[in-house]
Amino acid sequence: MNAFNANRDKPIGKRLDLPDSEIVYYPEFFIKAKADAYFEHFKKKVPWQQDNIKVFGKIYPQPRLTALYGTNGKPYSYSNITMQPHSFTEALLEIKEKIETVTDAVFTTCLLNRYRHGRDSNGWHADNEKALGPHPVIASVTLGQERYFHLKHRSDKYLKHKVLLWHGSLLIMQGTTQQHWLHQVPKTAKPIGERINLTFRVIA
Ligand SMILES: O=C(O)CCC(=O)C(=O)O
Ligand SMILES: [Fe+2]
Repeated sequence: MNAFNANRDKPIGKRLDLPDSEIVYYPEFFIKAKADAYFEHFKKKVPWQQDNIKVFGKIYPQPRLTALYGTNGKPYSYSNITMQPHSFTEALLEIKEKIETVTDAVFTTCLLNRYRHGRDSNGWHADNEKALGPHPVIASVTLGQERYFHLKHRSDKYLKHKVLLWHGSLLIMQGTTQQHWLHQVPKTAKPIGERINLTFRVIA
């Protein structure tokens, strides 16, 4: 081995072996020191909000905090919520550019989620809004507390999978994943810390 190993900075990705999907997990996309610094930065600097969502006609506060950032000013709508973007920041741009070294997508938008404790969660859904196009590319960064990410196939109930998303990890979902699979971040009764998640998306 020499000090000029060309691959030394190339993150290692593992393709999940699930049918009808294209999902790659990079457990150590960011080194710990970098991930620690990003966590503190976003926790402090983001204007976190808590929107109301409508579930079966009833209104509830969303069980997590969120914020939207964009490079093109386009709003993002999901679950009866329309969010207007803040303008992209230096830190988000740095992360977006690093993710773009491992995918062909050029991201326009980042939806941030902050799970304050184990009672915060994200229920079963697919990121299949029309604005994301027919084959959405979603790149999801985890900072802080590791949490389980569950996947279940829409039509084959025996097909399910879970991944423990590590501090500093990246999960990319693309191809037909959103067409055939749902995902969630479930609640946990364990006393756990905070997690910040960044989901980069392409809104044309
Ligand atoms: O927090 C996560 O890992 C998932 C977030 C998510 O699925 C979303 O924002 O659409
Ligand atoms: Fe999602």
